Amino acid sequence: MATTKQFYLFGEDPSTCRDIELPSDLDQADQQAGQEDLKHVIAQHFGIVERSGISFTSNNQHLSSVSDVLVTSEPIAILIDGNKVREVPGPKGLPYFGNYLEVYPDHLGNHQRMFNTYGPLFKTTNMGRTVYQTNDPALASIVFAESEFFSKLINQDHPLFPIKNKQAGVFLGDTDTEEWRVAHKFLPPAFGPKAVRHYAPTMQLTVEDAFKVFDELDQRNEAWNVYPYMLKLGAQAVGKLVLGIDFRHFTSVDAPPHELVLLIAESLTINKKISSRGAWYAALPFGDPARLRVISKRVEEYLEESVANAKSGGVEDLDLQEAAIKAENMVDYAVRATDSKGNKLPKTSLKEALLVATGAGFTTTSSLLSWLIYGLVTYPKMQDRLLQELIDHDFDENTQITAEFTNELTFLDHYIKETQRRHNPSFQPGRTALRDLILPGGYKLPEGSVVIPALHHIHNNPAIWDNPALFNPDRWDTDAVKGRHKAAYIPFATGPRSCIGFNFALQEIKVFLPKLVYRYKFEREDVHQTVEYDPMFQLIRPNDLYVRATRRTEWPGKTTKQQVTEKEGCRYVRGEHSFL
Ligand code: HEM
Repeated sequence: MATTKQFYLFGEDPSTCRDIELPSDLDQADQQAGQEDLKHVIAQHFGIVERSGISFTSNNQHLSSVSDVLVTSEPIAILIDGNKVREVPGPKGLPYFGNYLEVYPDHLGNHQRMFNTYGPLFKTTNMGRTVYQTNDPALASIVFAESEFFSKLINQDHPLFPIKNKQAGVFLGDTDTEEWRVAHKFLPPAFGPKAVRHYAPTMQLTVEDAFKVFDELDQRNEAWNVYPYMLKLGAQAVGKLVLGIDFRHFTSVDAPPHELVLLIAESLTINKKISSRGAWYAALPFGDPARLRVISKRVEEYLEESVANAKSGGVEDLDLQEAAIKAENMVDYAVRATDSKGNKLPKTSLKEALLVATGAGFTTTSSLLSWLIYGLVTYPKMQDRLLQELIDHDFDENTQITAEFTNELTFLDHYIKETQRRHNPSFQPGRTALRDLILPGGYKLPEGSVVIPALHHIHNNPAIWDNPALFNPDRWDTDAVKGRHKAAYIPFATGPRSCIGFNFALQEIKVFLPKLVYRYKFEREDVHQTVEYDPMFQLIRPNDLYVRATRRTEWPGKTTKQQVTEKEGCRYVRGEHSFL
């Protein structure tokens, strides 16, 4: 016969206890299985995400077995990880503004101070918009998992709310939609490692085409602002390979970014502003919200044009995998790719999804390229080590870069990883609680709460990373880093809604950076000037980083056997080698 017991969350008043019917065969099963079943029932009732953290107490007595629970007639308190449940902490804030003035403008620095004060999960409200931030990889994994507890559901509190677009399916749409399922079936094959490999020659031509502009700036002895040029470079590649459009960004030193690029960048700036100010601002019939609507319309027109004019590698329909490796670009892919039932990506989704992939593609890669150049001119020896690795792999200006070649470049890989750890462009992917729930640590979250795994703060969490402020690519060779939590480094997020373009991004960078480093020596124009990130942009990008890129006329020789031996010796002495 089923028994009913009263349970409540430890930390709440016992009067909140609920009658819960327990399965009749609980104590007949073996202890372990009975415990599991009991915790399962309780977790379901109270929305407890990790049932392994549940334990029970009544009248100050720990109830260690199912039989203890069954014989208790008093209300039973549920502990989470041995503790009380609790509200998520956070700064109190001012009326109306909430925590806005404590968060902005330096949201990275201020959020770090809040992690120091409140621990791994805290809550802020900015002008009526409440979000929760975490720097804990274990919580981030839960939040990103797309489960009964969390999903990408872009509600009013979500950072992407002002540019939410259901039709896009990916990035700007909720997970639980037909649009996401369709886009997510068709797009990923075009971004898989094999598919992306066949774009390497176009990526190489793109950066080589930009040389004439950087050469001219060198001849003029001029320093240049890195982000605007990297925006043009990143967008040039994505324009060609995603939309099949040549943005003509390197026809001259002053060639302006294509209007589509400017519109997308502007929409991200406006979005950050609107989302940091809350729902009242988004509802204004004039100003930024009105401008956002004008931008969307104009962008739509461009997209229609690009689909109509897409360069095609052929006319026949192809299955998804074949289309991915034969297509000239992603518009061509999306028009021809056909699933096993003969379905294609619907026209409405096609335009929006490709537009979003374009925006997601160039805004991120241009910021990352800028930070990679920042690293060259800021962190000692990086440029020399990258160049030396190229020389040691027989790289020269005629090398055709392939994925096989870049796979051999270990230092390049570690340099990129360390740059994404310290300066990742994306920082605030949000997921929404689908029900009232309790997280590990006993944190209570109401349904609809938007939790942001704060990528920058996870990547710089001193509990995970040894000396996180130190830029050290060699840490990627250590056992400590190899054995870290799987969500301790997630520059592209993780889970079903993570980045589908990461192969594309990494390959592009592994083509661009060697080409640039081999041809130019980069130097900071003013070593004393502080470079700041732009706090009012949807991504982390550097403002006012000016560099001189001087064409190289000499290169170092290959590392000799003796130098290799000496280097290995030093690594033994420093204790970096895995034998020690
Ligand atoms: C450094 C480069 C990049 C970084 C750091 C990055 C990062 C991310 C992150 C963190 C997400 C999750 C967003 C969220 O949860 O709200 C994401 C999603 C996405 N990214 Fe990237 N990304 C990069 C490059 C690219 C490129 C090159 C493309 C395409 C050309 C791309 C296309 C996408 C798309 C379509 C999604 C949405 C996937 C979905 O909604 O299911 N990304 N990216």
